[in-house]
Amino acid sequence: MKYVSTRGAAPDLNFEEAMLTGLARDGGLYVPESWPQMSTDEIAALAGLSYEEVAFRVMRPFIGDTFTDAEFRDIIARAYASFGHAARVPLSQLDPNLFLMELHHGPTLAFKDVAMQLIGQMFQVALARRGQRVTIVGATSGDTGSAAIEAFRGLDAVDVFILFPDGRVSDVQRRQMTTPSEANVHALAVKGDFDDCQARLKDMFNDFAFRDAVGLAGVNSINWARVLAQVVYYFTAAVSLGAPHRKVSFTVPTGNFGDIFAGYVAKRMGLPIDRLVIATNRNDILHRTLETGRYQTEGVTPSISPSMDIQVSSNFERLLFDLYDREGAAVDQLMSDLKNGGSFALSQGAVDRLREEFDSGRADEDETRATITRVRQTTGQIVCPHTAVGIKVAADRRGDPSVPMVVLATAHAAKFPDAVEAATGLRPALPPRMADLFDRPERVTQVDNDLAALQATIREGRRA
Ligand SMILES: Cc1ncc(COP(=O)(O)O)c(C=O)c1O
Ligand SMILES: N[C@@H](CCOP(=O)(O)O)C(=O)O
Repeated sequence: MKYVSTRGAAPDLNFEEAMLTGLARDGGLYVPESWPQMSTDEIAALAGLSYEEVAFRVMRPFIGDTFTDAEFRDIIARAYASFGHAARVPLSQLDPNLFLMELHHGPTLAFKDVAMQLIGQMFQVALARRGQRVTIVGATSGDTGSAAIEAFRGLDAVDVFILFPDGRVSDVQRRQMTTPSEANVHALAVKGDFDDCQARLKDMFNDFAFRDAVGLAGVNSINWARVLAQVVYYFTAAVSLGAPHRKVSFTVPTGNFGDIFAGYVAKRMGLPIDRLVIATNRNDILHRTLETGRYQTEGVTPSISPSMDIQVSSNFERLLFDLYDREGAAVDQLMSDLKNGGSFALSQGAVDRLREEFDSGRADEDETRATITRVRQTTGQIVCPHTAVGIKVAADRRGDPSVPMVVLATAHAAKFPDAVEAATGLRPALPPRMADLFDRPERVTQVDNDLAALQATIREGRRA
């Protein structure tokens, strides 16, 4: 399997190279040169298998000869051993045909663990084989950062620097990033929003001298391996609800477009997905794009679902590549319009295809709070604000009521206790292993939203 850049001007890579490279050198994102197919029989055969075995079968065609089968099975087993549920990603039921996919049973209580725990294991094997060290720099609106730190803390071959928007993540998220004491972990509080953090990260990748000098690697969803790991749970959920003999729909709380793009990949591989619904909070650029055909940034507004406070949705570029028949030059032009003018217009053909593949909706702050309250009253479940955005939009965009709708429950309510308490009167508790999170000392470096200042902090903080 070869990987190609969405902007068409970077060298093709194999899986291992794409994973360790992160952003392509032409500024694009790596995608497989074609979508591997799973037949109806192969999908039917996934029923009853462990999460780990489904993960192996779904991801195997993408990794080429990077790992032997035995190595890859071992990597998968180690990755999910830390999950607090035997099913790893179980489903629960909200009403007869509405389900939650519980993605928060990993070590940091958000869906990011599903991919990050796997990537941590894959990096360790690949770096040891190459005798290589890397500097991982990540941008986070709260969850990617804590998951990355958890996956890479204490490793000799890796230094980790996480850029988060100062004052715009929950206290639990911040403390998950600032309390690990390992010398290879650095939490950087940036004066700006998530889009600023992600833009500076991309600037670092585009500064080849810096990139090569520090051995820069990325574990945001710009890294294809992140998206790949997230494809798996669309298969486990759909098969447990009757696929491939029955269609299933998904509603996905969306920010950087990585998680829902993974659903799109599952559909391209042959999984019978009926509707893929984009659910946004008040930062609703993706919903507006579906409505108007114009991708128009407006600045990020803080919300009670802070992990989705994003306007520049990185992985939308991967979708554009398909919508424009894999013409890298066309994607390059749109991305240059976005960088220079803050917006781009989709062609009519691209809008039509976008609307064929996706549906969308938004939930404002009151609707999100009201959904948390209602779900608690009607089902007894306590959901996080991001999940509540998904549930609200799923109710608006239900479609055929006989098709099961799965909402991705992307984080545990205890990561956002203030918002949940305001809506339910109940303060969700952290699991016992994190009970002392608020007693642990914090270690954080404040940095301006400035490329040179960030690069200097990273150069100084790296171990040689
Ligand atoms: C809890 C939570 N829900 C939803 C999202 C949105 O996911 P994505 O960025 O893959 O669209 C994120 C982060 O982005 C998140 O942390
Ligand atoms: N919501 C994310 C934002 C970064 O997204 P990623 O999937 O590209 O890593 C976060 O919690 O940091």
